[in-house]
Amino acid sequence: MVVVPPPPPHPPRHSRRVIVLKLGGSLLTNKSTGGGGGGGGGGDGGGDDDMLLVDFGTLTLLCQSVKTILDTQYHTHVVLIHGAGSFGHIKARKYRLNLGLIPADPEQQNAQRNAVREVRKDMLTLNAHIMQALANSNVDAQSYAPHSWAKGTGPNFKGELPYSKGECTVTHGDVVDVPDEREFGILSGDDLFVRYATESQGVTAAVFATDVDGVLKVPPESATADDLLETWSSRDNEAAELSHDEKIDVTGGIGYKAASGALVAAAGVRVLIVNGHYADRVVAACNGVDSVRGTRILP
Ligand SMILES: Nc1ncnc2c1ncn2[C@@H]1O[C@H](COP(=O)(O)OP(=O)(O)OP(=O)(O)O)[C@@H](O)[C@H]1O
Ligand SMILES: C=C(C)CCOP(=O)(O)O
Repeated sequence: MVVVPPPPPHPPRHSRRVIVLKLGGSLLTNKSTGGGGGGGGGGDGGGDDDMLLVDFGTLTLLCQSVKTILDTQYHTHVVLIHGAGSFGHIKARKYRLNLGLIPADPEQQNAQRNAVREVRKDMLTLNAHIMQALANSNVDAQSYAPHSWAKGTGPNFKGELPYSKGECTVTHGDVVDVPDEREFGILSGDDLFVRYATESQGVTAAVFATDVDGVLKVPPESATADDLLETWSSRDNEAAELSHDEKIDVTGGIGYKAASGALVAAAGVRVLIVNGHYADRVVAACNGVDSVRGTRILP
């Protein structure tokens, strides 16, 4: 008779390891699609259909990576945060949702309130694609849209961080209520990243997956392979030119990501920015491999 050894006992819940992974909106969607809607009141550019395009190939590979990360080590929980990409930034920019309610202009306020509803709906659509791709990779995930549990913007937003009882908690950048005259604002996934990475028990890695190799000394258009910074610290912030496409993004770009990472690093957590088009780098960064190509963020 073959004796099958019993599975190792589950470690107590508090000893699980937690990995916080943010998937950049530029990886999952084409942020510049239909971007003519940017610039605060310019033309519509591409239509809504152009704006809501998901890169399913990349999404599938990234969700498979999440499964690999979960399978690599026993009793791991992944907090997966995703950005908005073209599903959020373009309309939010057009209606200036990042600034909150425009004072003394009922017509624009009306348009803004409609846009708040639309962007929340678009984010739920993007999130549904991500949940489907996770399910296809057999990841047991549950999603929590911030507009239903968070208030306020920036890393000090209010609201208790929700966690799934399963192996993966999912949340994302969103339009949230703001409890003052602004009425609403944009809560970036980078702010959620800071809070989950600093407040969760047992965080072993916090990783930003984006569409560049890491923090570059110069903007990506003019960068060569040698321009990747292996480390970036808020103390030497002149080491890189961190440009930000304000015509598209309503949140902070690579500079905000690096600064958010530095807050997490200050809490003693290992933080990396890696290129999410290379699934092996995402897995290695999440599993604490030192030699992975990317930028380690220091306090
Ligand atoms: N010095 C730099 N180093 C790296 N990236 C830079 C630099 N300057 C500008 N960038 C741009 O920053 C972008 C990454 O920031 P961005 O906020 O767009 O990322 P994202 O992954 O889409 O995140 P989010 O989901 O928060 O929108 C890159 O696509 C790159 O073009
Ligand atoms: C634009 C919206 C709705 C959210 C922005 O989230 P981010 O892409 O994570 O910064």
